This record gives sequence, C-alpha cells and structure tokens, in this order.
Amino acid sequence: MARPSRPAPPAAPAGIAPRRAALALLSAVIGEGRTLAEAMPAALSALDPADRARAQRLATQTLRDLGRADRLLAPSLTRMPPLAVRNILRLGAVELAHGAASHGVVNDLVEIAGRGKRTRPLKGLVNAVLRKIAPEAEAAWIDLPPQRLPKWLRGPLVEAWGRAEIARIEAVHGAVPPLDLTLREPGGPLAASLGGEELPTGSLRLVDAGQVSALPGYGTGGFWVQDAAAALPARLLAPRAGERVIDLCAAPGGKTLQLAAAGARVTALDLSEARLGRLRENLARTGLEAEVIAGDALIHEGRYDAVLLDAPCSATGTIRRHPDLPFARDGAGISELIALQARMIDHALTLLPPGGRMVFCTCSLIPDEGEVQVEEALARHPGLEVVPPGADWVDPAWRSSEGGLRILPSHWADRGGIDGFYMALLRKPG
Ligand SMILES: C[S@@+](CC[C@H](N)C(=O)[O-])C[C@H]1O[C@@H](n2cnc3c(N)ncnc32)[C@H](O)[C@@H]1O
Repeated sequence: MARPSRPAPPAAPAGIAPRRAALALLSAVIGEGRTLAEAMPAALSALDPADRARAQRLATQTLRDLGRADRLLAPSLTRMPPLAVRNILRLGAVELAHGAASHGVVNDLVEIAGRGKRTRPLKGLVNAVLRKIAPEAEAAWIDLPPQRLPKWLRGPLVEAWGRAEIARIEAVHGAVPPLDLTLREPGGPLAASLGGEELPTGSLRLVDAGQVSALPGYGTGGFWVQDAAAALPARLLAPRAGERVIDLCAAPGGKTLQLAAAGARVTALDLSEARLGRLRENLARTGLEAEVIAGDALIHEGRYDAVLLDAPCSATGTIRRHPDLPFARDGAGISELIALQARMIDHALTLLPPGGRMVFCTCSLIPDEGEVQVEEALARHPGLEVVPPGADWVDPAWRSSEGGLRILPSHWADRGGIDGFYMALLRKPG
C-alpha cells in the first residue's frame, strides 16, 4: 500500500534567502573586517544565480548607505542593539528608503530575526522600528548626508584634497555607479547596439545595465568591464602595433587586453596564480593574445619597449564600486605598499632601453601612492622625466603639477563619477 505522502513544508517567502545571505555578508564585512569578495563564496554558495545577485546587491547597497541608515534609525533606538540586530535594521532601512514594498521587507526581516539565537529576543524591536520608519523612509532619506569615509582615510584625504572635495567624493560614493565598458573596437557597430553614453575618453557608460554576460558582444569578446579611469593608463602608454610591452602587475587583465587589442606584443606578469586564472579567461573570451607569466615584478628580467606598472595599492580610489573597503581595511600596511611601489618603479626601469617609456599608476586617492611616488622616483633617478600627456581625451582638471594625471571620484560627478586614479608617463634617460 502506498504510504500517504507528507505535506510539503510551507515554502519560505522568496525574499528570505537573499536577505539572510546579505546579512551574512554584512556581518563578515562590518563584524569581521573581511571584504565582500572574501566573504561571498561561503555566504552565497547555496543560492541560485538570481538570489546571489540580489544578496550581493542588498549588501553592497547597505554598506554604501550605512551612515544614512544609522541616522534614519537613531531616533527610534533608545539603546544600541547588538550588531546582528543593527544590521537587520540597517538592511531594512536601506530597502525601505529605496522604495521596496514595506510588508515584504518587514515580514522577512522579522522572520529572520526570529530564527537567530542572538537576534530572537529583539524580534519585537525589529518589527516595531521597521514599521515605524517605513512610512517616511523614502522622503527622509533625501535629506540625510552620505556615508563618511572612515577616520583613518578621511584625515589624510582632507589634508590632500580639502574638505569640500572630500564631501563631493563622499556624495559620489553614495550613488550606485554606472557600468563602464572598454570596447575592442570603439565606435563600431557594437557601441550602437549596447546603447549608453560614449565618454570623451572612449569608454562606453551604461546605466542599469543588468547582467553583464547577457549584453550583446559579451560572448564574442567585443568588450570588457573596466572603469573609465582604469582604461586610461594603457591609453597614456599609447602602445604601437608590434611593440614589446610588459604589463607588470597584470591580473585580472583589463589593461593587458587593451594593450593586446592595440596590436602590441604583450607580456602579462602577476604574482598571483589565482588572479592570472581570471586573466587567462579574459584572454580566451576576447580571443586576444599575451604571454602570461606567474612571477615577481621585483625580480623579473627582460627587455621591453614599454612598461605598464599598475602597482598594488590601497585601492582607495575604487570605494564607489567597493563600498566594503572602508570597513574591511584600517589603513594598516599602506606604508609597506608605498615602499613596494617605489621598489617596483626602480626595477621596472631596468627593463627599458634608454629613452624607453613607462606608465606608473595606482587606483589610490593617497598622494604618497601617486604624485609623491613619482616626485621621489625623479629624485632617485637623475634624467628620468615625466611626459605630460598631450592627448585630446585629457580633462584639464586632471593635470597635476609634476606632469601626471590625478583623477578623483568627484570628477564627472554629473555623469555618475569615475574611480580615483593616479597615472604618469615616465621617460627613462636616453
Ligand atoms: C592593481 S592590481 C592589477 C590590476 C590589473 N592591472 C588590471 O588592470 O586588471 C595589482 C596586482 O599586482 C599584483 N602583484 C602584487 N605584488 C606583485 C609582485 N611583486 N609582482 C607581480 N605582481 C604583483 C597583484 O596580484 C594584483 O593582481
């Protein structure tokens, strides 16, 4: 006799799984100081691709808006609840402020609070606070100031760029950045089918692009994702067809692809075998060619016409795309990075013939990783020159006094911002 089948348990509401995963990401970043990239594999592994994307989006948005969320919540809290509860409230506040349906947000987050041992006792608080802020969250949000940079970074940056510029940078950090693409053939038919705005520097900018792999031209390698600022160092180097160029810190390979697409004979070197795996995937997808070497830029030997040195740095220029960075870092290790960059510049020069050229760049907002690094290199190497770029894509606001280009996220704010970067074209004495 067939056994009566058990009734299936009621399905959990669709929003629970991605919201729980988003909270796991928030606790890894805010509570444990890990980056989203480090935390994502474990936190998202059980989810389907759509929920994975939603969880990542929710966590990223909450980190971007943490300061505003705390301000919105503060009047409703007489005491500071434990971090796990605070993160539930923050996620709720951010979702409500961005127009999510309040019953879904509140019900799911109350349910999630009820499932956790540490959060269960405060389930009632979660319910009461979220219901209280729900009606006004969207309207109140507009007047709240954006998330501030953490103290370890804000102090030096205010000193370098001034309070007003830092406020503008923080405003840009508070907005969802557009998607920038580098096209293999700029201005070709693919640009028209992708739509978007062609930037003066040649990148194509899309707003609300959706899933990148679903865009036309992805499968055939017609473009790669690369912030508009990150696309400039290779343009500054201006490789010619057939030139031997080494990309010294190459992975995951955005600049290698640009150099190869320009027809240069490219060597892509990086210390990280794992990151080189992504570079190889990018070469395979685009059908572009480069010699790939797992190695140390401090000891690699050879002779090249030109060098691109995109040195490891604090990455503080990329906060608008990586809002986890201020939480996952505390400023430790920056002086070691600065010393490493100087050693890399010195060694990179040995790879060039007299008169050879090199672009040094970092995605940092800290002058010690940019302008100061180049000034000190000039002092160490008599005859080394900075060549100020004459290209028509250079925005005059980017020119810095020693001849390099300084890009701040607040530049092009009306277009959606741009990552912070520093770059300089150096010429070895002849
Ligand atoms: C800013 S990222 C490079 C991004 C890359 N140029 C691109 O456009 O996709 C810096 C890279 O330096 C690499 N790196 C760090 N120390 C290195 C070393 N001693 N030699 C070579 N690569 C190194 C890291 O693994 C990392 O991939």
